[in-house]
Amino acid sequence: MKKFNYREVDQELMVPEVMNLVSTIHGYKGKQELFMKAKPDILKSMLEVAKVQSTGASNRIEGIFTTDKRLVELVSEKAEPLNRDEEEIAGYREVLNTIHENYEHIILKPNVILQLHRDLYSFLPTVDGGKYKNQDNIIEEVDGKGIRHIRFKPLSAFETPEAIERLCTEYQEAIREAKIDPLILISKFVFDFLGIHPFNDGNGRMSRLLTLLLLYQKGYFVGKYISLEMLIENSKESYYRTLQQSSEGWYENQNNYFPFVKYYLGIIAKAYKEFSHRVETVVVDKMGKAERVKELFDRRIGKISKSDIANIYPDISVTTIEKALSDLLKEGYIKKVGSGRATAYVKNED
Ligand SMILES: Nc1ncnc2c1ncn2[C@@H]1O[C@H](COP(=O)(O)OP(=O)(O)OP(=O)(O)O)[C@@H](O)[C@H]1O
Repeated sequence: MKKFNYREVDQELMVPEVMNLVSTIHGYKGKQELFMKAKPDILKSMLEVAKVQSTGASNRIEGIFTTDKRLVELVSEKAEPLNRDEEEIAGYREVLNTIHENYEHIILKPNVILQLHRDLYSFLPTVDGGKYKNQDNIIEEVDGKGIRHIRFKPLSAFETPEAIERLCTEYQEAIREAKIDPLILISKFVFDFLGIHPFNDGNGRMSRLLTLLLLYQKGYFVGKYISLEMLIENSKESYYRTLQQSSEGWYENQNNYFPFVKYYLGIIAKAYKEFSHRVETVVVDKMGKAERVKELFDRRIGKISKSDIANIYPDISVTTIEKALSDLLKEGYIKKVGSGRATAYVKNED
């Protein structure tokens, strides 16, 4: 029987490549508060753009298309869907909005997953959303010549309801135990969800929507402002390759989560990097001069001299920089290194 073991450490994941990504993302999460203090109008526009990009990308990955103009209109609810693809797109928008607005109140359990799937198909009268698959399915790839190849054979329809139940319980218990980092648990959950492939249709999109839900629930909000789905679309080859690598031996509980977990964490880290890049200048503009000097020590590794600061911030006078440095020294936030012309300062990590 397929097992979901989320409460024991997977040795293949306890490696520097994964640990470094986890700690990079933790670092960004610590700064997230600062990012989110950026001008509300800028964050609002990033959120609107990310919603359009996420909806467009997640559907395009599955071969569902519309024009850029129609996509914007559908996401902003200024147009009604006109065909099947647009109905699928409108459904994605609905679930994405539900997750953005209600993530705190949504409990990960089978009924909730079914409800979200029902909403994904709320614009398609002919599709029975909100029901598990009624026949076994396969994940296929169509090559350049139109020939179909099997990527993966998911769990049978018969085993699906019970497997989803166990997967949700195991994830929740592991989160409660707090022994294993949620970022790892989330990546594993998404992977196993895809292995089960619980629906006749909509599995890929549901996996990406659940990714956002679980990340928001653990305080990782980057997906609201930078589209994770678009980063996945832009690295589709690695996405499919790592899914393939991690799925070998999945039935026999012998699969190696490492390729997919590393890929997924890489996407989250990349999104945070982009987020920090985009809001950094905005945040810095809003801060007082002394705060900007202090923030430099959070952002830069190594020593910083008075003239470095003056070069970075030509609008701050030398007297103000000296005053800020002396206050930071008094607080113990920074330390002085060197003397005379070589005097510089480093963040006090003690
Ligand atoms: N080897 C694999 N192992 C597990 N999952 C995979 C593998 N290869 C691809 N996938 C996942 O399966 C999804 C596509 O599955 P499928 O073609 O069955 O689409 P679907 O269920 O119709 O979902 P949607 O309607 O959202 O496309 C991909 O988006 C990817 O997330």
